Amino acid sequence: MGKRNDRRDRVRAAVRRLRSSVATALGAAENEHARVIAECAQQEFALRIAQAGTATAERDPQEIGDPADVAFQAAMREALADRAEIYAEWTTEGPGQLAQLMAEAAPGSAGLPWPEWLGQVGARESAAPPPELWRIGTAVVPDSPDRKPFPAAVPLLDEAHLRITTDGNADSAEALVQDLLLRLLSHFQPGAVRLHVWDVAQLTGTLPGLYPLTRAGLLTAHDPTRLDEMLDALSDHIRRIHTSALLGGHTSLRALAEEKGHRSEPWRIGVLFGNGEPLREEQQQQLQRIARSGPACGIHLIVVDMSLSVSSAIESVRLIGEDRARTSTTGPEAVVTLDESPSRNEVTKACTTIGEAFLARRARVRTFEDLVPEQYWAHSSKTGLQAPVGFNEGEPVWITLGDSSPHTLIGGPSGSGKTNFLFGMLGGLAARYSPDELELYLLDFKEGVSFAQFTPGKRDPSWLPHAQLVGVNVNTDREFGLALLRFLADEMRRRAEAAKEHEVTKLEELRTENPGGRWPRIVAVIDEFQYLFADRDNVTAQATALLEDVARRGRSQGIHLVLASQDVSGIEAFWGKPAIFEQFILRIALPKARRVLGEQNQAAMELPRWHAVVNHESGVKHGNEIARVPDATARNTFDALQLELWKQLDESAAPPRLFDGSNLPVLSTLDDYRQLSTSVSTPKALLGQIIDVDGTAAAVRLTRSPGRNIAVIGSVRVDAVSVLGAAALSLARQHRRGGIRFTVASLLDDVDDDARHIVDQLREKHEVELVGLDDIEQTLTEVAASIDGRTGADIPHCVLLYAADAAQTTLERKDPTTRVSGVDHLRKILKQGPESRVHVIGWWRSVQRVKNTLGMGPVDDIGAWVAFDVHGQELATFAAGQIVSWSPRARRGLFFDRAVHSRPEVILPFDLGEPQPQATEQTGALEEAGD
Ligand SMILES: Nc1ncnc2c1ncn2[C@@H]1O[C@H](COP(=O)(O)OP(=O)(O)OP(=O)(O)O)[C@@H](O)[C@H]1O
Repeated sequence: MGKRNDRRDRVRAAVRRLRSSVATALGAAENEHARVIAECAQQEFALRIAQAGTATAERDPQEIGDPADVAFQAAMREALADRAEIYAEWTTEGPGQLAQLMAEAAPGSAGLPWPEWLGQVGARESAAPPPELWRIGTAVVPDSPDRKPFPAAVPLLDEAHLRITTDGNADSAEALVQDLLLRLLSHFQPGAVRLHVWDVAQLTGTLPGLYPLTRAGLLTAHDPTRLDEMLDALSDHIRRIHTSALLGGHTSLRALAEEKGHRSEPWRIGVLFGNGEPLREEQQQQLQRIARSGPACGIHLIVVDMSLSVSSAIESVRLIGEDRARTSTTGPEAVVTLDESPSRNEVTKACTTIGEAFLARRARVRTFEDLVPEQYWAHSSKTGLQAPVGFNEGEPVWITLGDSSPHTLIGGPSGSGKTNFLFGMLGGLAARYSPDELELYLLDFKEGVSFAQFTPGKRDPSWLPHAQLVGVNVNTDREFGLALLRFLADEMRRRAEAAKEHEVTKLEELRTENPGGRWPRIVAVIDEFQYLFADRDNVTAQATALLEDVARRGRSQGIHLVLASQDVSGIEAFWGKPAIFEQFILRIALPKARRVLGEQNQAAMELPRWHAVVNHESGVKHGNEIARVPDATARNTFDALQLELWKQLDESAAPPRLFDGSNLPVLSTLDDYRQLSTSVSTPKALLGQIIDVDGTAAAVRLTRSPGRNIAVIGSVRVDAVSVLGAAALSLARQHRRGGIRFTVASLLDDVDDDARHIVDQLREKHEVELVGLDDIEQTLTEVAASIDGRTGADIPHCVLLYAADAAQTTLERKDPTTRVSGVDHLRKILKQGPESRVHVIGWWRSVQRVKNTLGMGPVDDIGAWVAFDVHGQELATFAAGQIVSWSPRARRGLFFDRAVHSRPEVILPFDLGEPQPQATEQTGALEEAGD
């Protein structure tokens, strides 16, 4: 029994255990089931929360589930935690960072609340880069855990257009536009921002607070029926800016302003209020075109309820009611609450102030000082040169010299202010570009010395640092103009070659390739340049050819011509050669200037005094810009600027070379004379100065070969003795003490002083024999005799004959025993002397008299000559038979050296100083070189 009971108990226990296990298993399954169900519910809620958005679920939990439901509560907790984690970085840093960025990107009226600036007139120059952002309101991201507000702004000037769409409530849009425009208008100096407003629905009444700007011309309200007018006006501005300010190759006004430090055009904002209806096809297309090319020209659009879609940047603001908006800058998540607007009264007052300030600014008298920037020499001439030359309604009018407008033609009758205009223009350029960026070559064919001011004078030691060469009183020395053109042509070639070496073609590219090189732009100014083409002669022909070359090819090598004239109509070189004229794209017409502008363009005829038409389009009417030109020649204008600029130079800077046609070059100060030294094997006789850009001396090398004698031909004593003196002094300077012998024959009473003056100086270092008419025959006999016995080791012997022909009769007498005359001796010296280092430098008073001396044979024994008052045709024999076209003129000689010249050239005799007072100084110069 006991056993059975025991077994039963064990069975029961086992069953109990089984039951308990089953119950446990069942309980666990139930629990698991409940857990899964709860989790499912939570996930269901999470899904719904995600679908509705955490913020909505937080706001309206009952829309998603039972707020008391633990699963919902859990799902909500998780969603909030996730959101907090996602936003963590933004929440801690985002709004602060944005506020900081805004302060930088939207300074002053661009970002500050209006009470801080409204009513004040902006002071910023338009040359400074505009603010990147313009504030419109305060944004929040409603879905963020901690809805910290941050400033909302839009880009505009030089950045983007703006498209606003309304919810049907036009008032908010108008307020938004008005507030934005006020920010723009108040930021810059009045005039820097101009408004064009069109409203499809209203004739007046749009933006009423801004209306005071209309009187000042800062706002133009366009009739609802005349949208075309506004679109045309904006298109015209774009076209004009492309053909004027952007001529220099810049892609935008902004790029130009960054490089040049000035902005010649205001920003123009076209504001268009539409009604959601599409525009006419052609209007829409024109609007799109403006939107496309406007920003480069400072033209931006703000369109309200109108479609606008172009590739250029457009920001959008979508108004969503209650002064709230979503914007493309802040993104769809943020809601912007627009800033509160100032009262109408405050807006009107502020706009009145701006308008009046603009009118006052326009009316103020602009002076030369306004042409000059605050900071000197801050600009680069790489892409071109720009400077203001006058003012239009108080705003500067600029000229551009660059690849697209390389050369300038300035016209105006006498007294109309051409010279003054040039001074203003040069002042503006010289102050902007350093001498390493700009070099000036200045030539004045007018009588008078206005350009002499650019060189150091007795009263004013300053000079214009950019000036390399200044030519004044050159109206009879047309060759000087030729020399300048020749120099420019050579420089042009030099630059072209350098460019080629760097495998480029233009100066601008060369400067990029060779940044260390010095490649300034060159501006060559020729006032009254018509003198250059005054006669139908060789000079005119050469000048025309050179001018054509420089005008055509100078543009790419940074060489710019500025030609001014009283009357260009008579200049055949221009009218007969359109290829030249067409290169002068920039035309400046002063009052009553004829033919400088296009035939149909009569603007110059109506110009008031001291005004100019500036035209960058070859004189075509629509290129006219009228400028009032300030006085640049009165005291304390250009002269004061020159002094300031001059002070910037260091001590090593050299003044420009002055060519003054009314003065003769002084031998003792001439570089070519000063640099003569005793180290040369073949000395050269300096005879005068060539008319060239460097002021080179006309020199004849006295080699040991036949014909190396020099004749001075002509009756003018001062000129002849100058040549003889200069030749002797320069030879003396190239020999050691006693290294050359001189025989000086003074054969006319009139030249005694001159000869003695030279002899005194020569005797400082050398052996000199001075003879007169009585001794000449004997002297020549001895010199002729000496030739036979001379060897190569003998020192050179120079025979100076002052008025050789005056001794002709004396010399013609034959020696009764030998039947040889003095003339025979002289001929022998001329023929055989040079090989033995005996050279004759003589003055004959006419061509015939030289021939008398030389006899019937050829004239080869005179290898070089200088003729003064002798007509060209008489000189043919001495110039290898070629026709010499030369009309004698005072103080100018014609120089020909058979050994080097193909045709004669004009020279100026030297100023050797007065015979008595200057003697010591001259001597000093000679001593210094020889010993
Ligand atoms: N913008 C100006 N404002 C005031 N005075 C001026 C202005 N332009 C020129 N003048 C004055 O008018 C006079 C003539 O000017 P300027 O010498 O420049 O004329 P021009 O056309 O070069 O004449 P010309 O060929 O006869 O020399 C000068 O006395 C000059 O000071």
